[in-house]
Amino acid sequence: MLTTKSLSHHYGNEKLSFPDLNIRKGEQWLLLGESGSGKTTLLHILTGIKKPFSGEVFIQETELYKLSGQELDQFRGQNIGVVFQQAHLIKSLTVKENLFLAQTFAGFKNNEDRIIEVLTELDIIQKINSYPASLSQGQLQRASIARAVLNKPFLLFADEPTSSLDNKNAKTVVDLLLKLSESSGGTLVVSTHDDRVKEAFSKEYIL
Ligand SMILES: Nc1ncnc2c1ncn2[C@@H]1O[C@H](COP(=O)(O)OP(=O)(O)OP(=O)(O)O)[C@@H](O)[C@H]1O
Repeated sequence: MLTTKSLSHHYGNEKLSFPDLNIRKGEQWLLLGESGSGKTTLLHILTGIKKPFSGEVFIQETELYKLSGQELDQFRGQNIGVVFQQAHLIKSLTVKENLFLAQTFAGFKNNEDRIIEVLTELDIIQKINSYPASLSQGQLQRASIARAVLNKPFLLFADEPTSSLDNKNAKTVVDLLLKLSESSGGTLVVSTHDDRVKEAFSKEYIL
């Protein structure tokens, strides 16, 4: 359901080539590689954020970079969830307003019940009307996960989701990502060099 063909990207003279990927529905993968090997670049290519220099990305029957800009934005909003290394919430909006925005960007109507459901599941419902600056690091990470899973994407990506977390929060976040992707029958791809994460996954893609 997620396949790539001959992907490459380059920054100036530095060329990155990526082995082909073939990820099936419901699988949970780790994306491993040393610092600078291209994990973030690949994740950005797979999530529609960065057009590769060459090669193709297919998600089910859709060839991602054949979509127009607007189609791609909507496809991403509806089908792909991304948890970034640092939570990219808009500072001037509350948690709830940030989540409304994620629904709007995806072309969905605002659905407060769904927001309450997700924040309750992630145990940050008490922060629904708070601004990002008043959340702890762990709570911010969970708010960022809430935004990523809000629209029930069938593909969930996380880029170094545990790098700024202590052991307890790192385990909570990994367990949550696995549980959320399992419960929706979706597919999970996590980029990391964090040893605490590795044992929870059986499939690895090494750059
Ligand atoms: N915007 C950019 N401009 C120039 N070079 C870049 C840019 N982004 C990444 N690179 C280079 O591309 C290579 C891959 O970077 P990338 O961030 O994808 O690696 P990574 O495996 O995610 O690294 P890390 O684990 O340290 O986050 C690195 O050598 C990096 O310096």
